Amino acid sequence: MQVSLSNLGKRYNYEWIFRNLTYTFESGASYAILGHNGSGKSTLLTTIAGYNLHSEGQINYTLHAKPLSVEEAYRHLSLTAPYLEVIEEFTLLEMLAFHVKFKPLRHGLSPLELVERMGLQKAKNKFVKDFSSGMKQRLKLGLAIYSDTALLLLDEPTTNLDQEGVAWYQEHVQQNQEGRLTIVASNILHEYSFCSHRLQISDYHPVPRK
Ligand SMILES: Nc1ncnc2c1ncn2[C@@H]1O[C@H](COP(=O)(O)OP(=O)(O)OP(=O)(O)O)[C@@H](O)[C@H]1O
Repeated sequence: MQVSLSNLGKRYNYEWIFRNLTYTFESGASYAILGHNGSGKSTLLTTIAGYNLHSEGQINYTLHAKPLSVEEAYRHLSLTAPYLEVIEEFTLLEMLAFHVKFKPLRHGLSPLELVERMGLQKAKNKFVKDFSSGMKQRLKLGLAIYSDTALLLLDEPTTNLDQEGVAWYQEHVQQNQEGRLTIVASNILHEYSFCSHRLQISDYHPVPRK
């Protein structure tokens, strides 16, 4: 998928978070949105996802050379972020069975095969509410990375992961970049080191009036 932003701006109440953002995310490439805490990375990522309305400008989505509306684009994207929740009342296998009804998995993977890829075999019948924070993060990442989507959006992907979890993330996100657009919002190098393009959100901060 290609995502083109033209003169995009977002404000909350009277505060502009970014303005005049013109940028094209090309299909098949990986991008990092960089910036300090509170600079607007999550706001931009959720705006691209269509979860957050922009205040000015335009976002255009294109898939296989055909324009998509934001409602159509939504079906072709997967997003993971610290503020998104998984369904705690399900066991892991129930959660995956529910998820694949809406978003099938890449390479025709079955839920059980995804459990293996996530390294969560021992927890397949455990309730998600009883997962550790790192296990929940691995589940959220596994669902996003392995959904068969053309646009993968990752916000602070290694939150709650230990060193082994970070290595797992790096391996799996890189193995699953082919044929899709990946955008990572982060300020931690190990989360975005594989990204060949970098966008500094502060370049689009409005200049304060003197
Ligand atoms: N719903 C909201 N209403 C008002 N202001 C908001 C809202 N969401 C975010 N903001 C403000 O927008 C700015 C950018 O926040 P955002 O979460 O996008 O930054 P970030 O770069 O992702 O930060 P972090 O690295 O800390 O996650 C902050 O000043 C924040 O307070």
